[in-house]
Amino acid sequence: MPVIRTLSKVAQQALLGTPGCGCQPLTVAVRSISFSPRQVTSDASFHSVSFSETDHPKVLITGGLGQLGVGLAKLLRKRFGKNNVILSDIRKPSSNVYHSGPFIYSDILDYKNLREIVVNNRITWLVHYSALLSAVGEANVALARSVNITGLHNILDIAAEHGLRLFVPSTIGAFGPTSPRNPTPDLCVQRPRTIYGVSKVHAELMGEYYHHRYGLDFRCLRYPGIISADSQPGGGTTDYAVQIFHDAIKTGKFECNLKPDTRLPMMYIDDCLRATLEVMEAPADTLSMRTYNINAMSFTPEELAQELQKQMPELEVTYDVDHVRQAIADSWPMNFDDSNARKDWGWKHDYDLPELVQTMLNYFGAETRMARAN
Ligand SMILES: NC(=O)C1=CN([C@@H]2O[C@H](COP(=O)(O)OP(=O)(O)OC[C@H]3O[C@@H](n4cnc5c(N)ncnc54)[C@H](O)[C@@H]3O)[C@@H](O)[C@H]2O)C=CC1
Ligand SMILES: CC(=O)[C@H](N)C(=O)O
Repeated sequence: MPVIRTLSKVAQQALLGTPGCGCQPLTVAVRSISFSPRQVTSDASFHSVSFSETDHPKVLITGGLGQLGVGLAKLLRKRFGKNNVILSDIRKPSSNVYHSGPFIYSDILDYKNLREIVVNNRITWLVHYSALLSAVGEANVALARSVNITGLHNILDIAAEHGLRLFVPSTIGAFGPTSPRNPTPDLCVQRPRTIYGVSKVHAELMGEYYHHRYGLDFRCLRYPGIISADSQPGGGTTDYAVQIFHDAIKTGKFECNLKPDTRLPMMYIDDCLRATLEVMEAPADTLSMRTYNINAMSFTPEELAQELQKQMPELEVTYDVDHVRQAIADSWPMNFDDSNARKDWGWKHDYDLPELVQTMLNYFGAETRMARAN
C-alpha cells in the first residue's frame, strides 16, 4: 500500500510538473514520464537547460584528474569553448591543469555539493569518470563499492533531476570468465569477478533502467584498456601497456606483471576520447542501445614488446606475474566485438598497434629532445 501511495504521488507530481528535470513533455506515456527519483527540496529552484537555450552544452567531468579526464577536457574545450567544460576531482590539480580552464572540487559522494555545482553552472552534460579501477578496487573493496556504486547513484539522480545528458564509461572488465571471450559481443552473460566489474555492470543496468523509467539520456561505452603518453593510469590490469613505454625510454628494460600471452583489447587515448564525444553527439534515434562495446586492437605483452623492439632492438622484457592482475586478465575479453557501435553511429578507430607504438615513441622522443634543449 505505501508503495502504491508513493508511486501515485510521484506520478501526480510529474503530471503537475512540480519536481523533476522537466526535460520531457508532460503528456506522454507513463514509461517516459520524467520525474525525479529522489525527492528534491522545495527551495531548489533549478530547471533543466535544453540545448535550444544555449549554443553549446555546459559540461561537468567528474574524476577529471585521472588518466582520461584532462585529455577529454582538452578535446571538449576545443569544440565547445574553454569555459563550457568544467573539470572536477577530489585531488589538487597541477598548475598546468588549473590554468588551462575551469576546475572545481567535487566529491561524488557529496550529493548536495554535486547538485550545487550542476545548478550554479547550468550544467547540461555530465561525464562521470570518477571510479576505482580493477586492481586498486580489489585492494580496497569497501572504498570501491562506495565510489563506484554509491557515487553512481548520486550521479544518476542528479542527472535525472536536471535533465542532463549523462555519459558513464564501462569497461572490458564488465565481463567475466563465463562470458564469451573471443570475441565478446555487446549482449552476453556478464558475471565479472571483481568489485570494479560488478560496479560497472551495475552502472550499465542502472543507467539503462533510468533511461527507460525516467527518460534519462544515458550513454555508455565499454572502453578497452586505454594507452596514453601524457597521463598515468590509475591502478588497472591493463596498466602494463602504458608502463612499458615509460620504462623502455627511461631504462631500456621492462618487467611485465602479466604473462607474455595474455591477450586483451586495447585502444589509444585519442580514439577513446573521440568515441566519447561522438557517442555524446550522436542523434538519439541512431542509438539502438545505450551501452556499446568499442574496440581498436587486441595484443599480448609479447606482441607489444616485439612491436617496440622493431624500433628499440635493445629493449629487454622480463616477466614477474602478479597473480591478482593475471586472474583478472584471464577472465576478461580477448577480442571485443564492437560491430553495433560501427553500424549505429559510425564508430571507426584510427590507431592499430604499429600506429600506437609510433605515436607513443614520437611523444617520448619529442619530450626527451625538449628536456635536453632546456
Ligand atoms: N583508463 C582505462 O584504461 C579505462 C578507464 N575506464 C573508465 O574510465 C573512467 C576514467 O578512467 P581513468 O581516468 O583511467 O581513471 P583514474 O583512476 O585514472 O581516475 C579516476 C579519478 O577519480 C577520482 N575519484 C576517486 N574518488 C572520487 C570521489 N569520491 N569523488 C570524485 N572523484 C573521485 C580520482 O581522484 C581519480 O582522479 C573510469 O570510470 C574508468 O572505469 C574504463 C575502461 C578503461
Ligand atoms: C580496462 C580497464 O577498465 C582498466 N584499465 C583496468 O585495467 O582496470
